[in-house]
Amino acid sequence: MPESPEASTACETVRVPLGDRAYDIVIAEGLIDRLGAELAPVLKRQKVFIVTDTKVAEAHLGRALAALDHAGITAEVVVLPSGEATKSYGTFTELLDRLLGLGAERKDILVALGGGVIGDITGFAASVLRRGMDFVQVPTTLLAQVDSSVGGKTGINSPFGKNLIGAFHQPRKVIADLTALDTLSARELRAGYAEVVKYGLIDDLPFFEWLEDAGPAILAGNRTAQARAVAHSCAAKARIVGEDERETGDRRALLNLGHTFGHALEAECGYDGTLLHGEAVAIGMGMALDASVRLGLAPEADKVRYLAHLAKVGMKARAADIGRSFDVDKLIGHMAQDKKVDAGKLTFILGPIGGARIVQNPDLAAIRASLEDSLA
Ligand SMILES: NC(=O)c1ccc[n+]([C@@H]2O[C@H](COP(=O)([O-])OP(=O)(O)OC[C@H]3O[C@@H](n4cnc5c(N)ncnc54)[C@H](O)[C@@H]3O)[C@@H](O)[C@H]2O)c1
Ligand SMILES: O=C(O)C(=O)C[C@@H](O)[C@H](O)[C@H](O)COP(=O)(O)O
Ligand SMILES: [Zn+2]
Repeated sequence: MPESPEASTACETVRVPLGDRAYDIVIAEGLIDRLGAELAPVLKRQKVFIVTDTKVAEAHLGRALAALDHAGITAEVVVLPSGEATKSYGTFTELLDRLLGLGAERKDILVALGGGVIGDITGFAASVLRRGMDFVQVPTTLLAQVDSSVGGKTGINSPFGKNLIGAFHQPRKVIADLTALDTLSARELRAGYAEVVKYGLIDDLPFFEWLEDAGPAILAGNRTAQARAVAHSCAAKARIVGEDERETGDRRALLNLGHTFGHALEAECGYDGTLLHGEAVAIGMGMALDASVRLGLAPEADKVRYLAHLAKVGMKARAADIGRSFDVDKLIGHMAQDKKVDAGKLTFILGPIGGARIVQNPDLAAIRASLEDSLA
């Protein structure tokens, strides 16, 4: 088991292999305090446009600005409201106008300083502003460091569903400062942890076994364990994105494990903060394992094992525990908007722990039963 939370970590670099759009993910403590030096290799001019949210601005904007000033880089800043509701049409158009009003030119660069919400909306803005600008991800949540900052999926939500308006637009660099995790709430840290577990469930049983042991340490702030979890997750995501950047093959959809269910729960909650994305994914992965058992694609023991791990790290495993009711037909209605739908047929990521695969058009009775079971 890793040492004390104070232990410092070396800098890790993971490369996302995308030909002439390849980029580095750098992972270390204190990178926000060296932001100018980290950004320098990808800047075309000594100016950046930082997009952040209210909570991140309070905790980390000061040190980011000090580091840029130290490096002689000027910064314009747009601060958006914190929370999932920010990934909306209204905030998106406001962001575009604010950036245009501040004079952002095509050769300027946007810096997304925040969690997945800021990363997704800023990346989408970068993809359309002046027909495409560069952007850099500076992820400040566990979820953003292990998942959303990597791979170039950007976008906003619609009342019809999650991330339904967006673009693939890769960042020029990802700068993950592990010290940012220290100011995250315990709830947000746990939500991000769900996406870490996802990599184990997809195709990495040894990683899941390690998490069964190290999960509590990661959530308790043990830096060595956090560093290993972030670097391992980024390496897994970089590999899959490198193989299937735009989810046109049979690889990237695996990263959607638990999301068909989870996104339906989030959409039904109206992005009001009742259910965080990672919390929805944790419950959705339980539903996927339950459906896999019903369809003969996974042993019951795997579902029991996953639920035991969620209990060990204090995460809710069932939709019934959220504190609000759901209508199964409405959830299935949301699933019909999922981006994996093909000719009207639903697609799910199913299978045993470490053996996920894409299953098109499974028996809907099993899916419905998994939803009903989780809601009972
Ligand atoms: N693009 C992708 O590949 C991808 C992958 C996974 C998730 N996502 C998206 O990411 C979003 C969820 O991201 P998230 O969980 O990071 O949510 P988030 O961006 O809303 O951040 C969570 C909360 O923590 C606060 N916060 C962020 N960093 C902080 C810090 N260091 N200290 C204190 N508070 C901090 C934020 O203000 C917010 O209130 C969802 O919209 C999801 O759809 C995208
Ligand atoms: O990067 C991917 O690919 C993922 O599926 C990662 C997911 O964790 C993430 O939530 C993603 O935004 C979901 O993608 P979507 O295409 O279903 O919106
Ligand atoms: Zn996700």
